[in-house]
Amino acid sequence: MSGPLRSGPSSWRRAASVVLAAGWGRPDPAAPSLPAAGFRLLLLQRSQRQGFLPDAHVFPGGVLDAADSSADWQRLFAPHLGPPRFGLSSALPSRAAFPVLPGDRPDAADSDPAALLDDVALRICAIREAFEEAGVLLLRARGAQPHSGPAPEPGCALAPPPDLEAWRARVRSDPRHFLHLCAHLDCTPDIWALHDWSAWLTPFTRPGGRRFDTAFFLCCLRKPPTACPDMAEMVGYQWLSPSEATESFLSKEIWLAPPQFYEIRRLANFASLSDLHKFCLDHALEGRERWLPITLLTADGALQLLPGDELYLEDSDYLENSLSTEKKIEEIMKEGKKFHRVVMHDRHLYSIHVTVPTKHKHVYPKTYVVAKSRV
Ligand SMILES: C[C@H](CCC(=O)SCCNC(=O)CCNC(=O)[C@H](O)C(C)(C)COP(=O)(O)O)[C@H]1CC[C@H]2[C@@H]3[C@H](O)C[C@@H]4C[C@H](O)CC[C@]4(C)[C@H]3C[C@H](O)[C@]12C
Ligand SMILES: Nc1ncnc2c1ncn2[C@@H]1O[C@H](COP(=O)(O)O)[C@@H](OP(=O)(O)O)[C@H]1O
Ligand SMILES: [Mg+2]
Repeated sequence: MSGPLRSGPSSWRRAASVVLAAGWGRPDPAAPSLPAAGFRLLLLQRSQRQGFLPDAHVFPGGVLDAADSSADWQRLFAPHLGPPRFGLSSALPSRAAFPVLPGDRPDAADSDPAALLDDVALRICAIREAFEEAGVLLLRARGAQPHSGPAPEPGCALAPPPDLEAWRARVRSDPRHFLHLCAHLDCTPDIWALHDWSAWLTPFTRPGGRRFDTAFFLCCLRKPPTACPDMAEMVGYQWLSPSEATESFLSKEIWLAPPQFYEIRRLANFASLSDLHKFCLDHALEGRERWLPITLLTADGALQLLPGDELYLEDSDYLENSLSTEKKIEEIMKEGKKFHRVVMHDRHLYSIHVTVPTKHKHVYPKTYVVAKSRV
């Protein structure tokens, strides 16, 4: 296996995504007032014209804008909820985690005392992007009874305003208009409905490649809101259960990048929306782990190694480098036991191998190996 070569540091874009899980299917006839048992996930199709991951299906999300941490939001959250956490659960004890990014900076609020904490601003970013890309409004009426901590039940998105397209154009041209839209609707972003879920760093692929430091939140909704892709960045959408999304990927109807595939397989652990929501509430104080996948290029494909895997190296050289070997995937898999990896046989054939115990009370996907006939 060959090791790292030196290359310059990447510049990282901070971003946020929201995995929307909506109740789906017929409610139980014995208890029709209860929400449907199953759930589907909103996947948006990126335009072919996107510079990064063209045509991929992703969760709504995008890059953090200065407007997302503006102190102006404080007036909208007042008088019930105020800084620093606006009723979000208390801050997590900070964990020494690999890797530290060259661009890692203190919370925006440390340098500008009026700016919102990252925990709040990243949620506003994900909610704004869900509006820009899918027309989904994850908002809460300002007059609603304030609750401290995460939403106790899955909620509903707000019905789109009649002039949705005009507002969307304004917000897309200047993210500061999202605050104006919320004020106009007398709502705040529903930051309490977004649960910490995970965080992914773009693995190194080539020097100068685009890199994201993305927080993933999970939001459970009682029913699917009307989605309306912007037809610019996003040209389509689908609501798919984890098993449907996996099948669509394997049958080449959609393409998923490795983090989205991993998250979809992770969500396949949950049998119902209420199990998933309960898990989010119980997991609330554990926070997000940020992972840097390390790519190991093989003679016949590639592996993405994740923390805990026996080949994973907590070495900052792998921020800017991949590993490579002349061996084939099968040989490498036979040599090891302690796995936390996504194996990529080709563009539409990934498998996941997990034999390590989970950390921080999160759940990992079960090992998922595609039948040999599909290889
Ligand atoms: C596609 C792989 C390239 C690198 C990635 O893993 S992309 C990961 C994307 N995710 C992130 O960056 C972090 C999470 N953030 C998000 O997802 C954000 O929401 C967002 C989408 C970034 C926000 O964007 P925006 O809204 O615009 O702000 C490739 C790496 C390895 C490749 C495989 C390997 O080379 C072996 C085979 C070679 C063969 O020639 C082709 C098939 C391969 C399996 C090949 C396939 C892919 O190219 C890779 C998996
Ligand atoms: N009509 C369009 N077609 C394709 N990409 C578009 C687009 N309008 C905007 N984009 C791109 O979508 C990205 C915005 O993503 P987000 O707000 O989700 O982070 C930007 O990419 P760049 O990062 O290359 O600027 C932007 O250029
Ligand atoms: Mg986006």
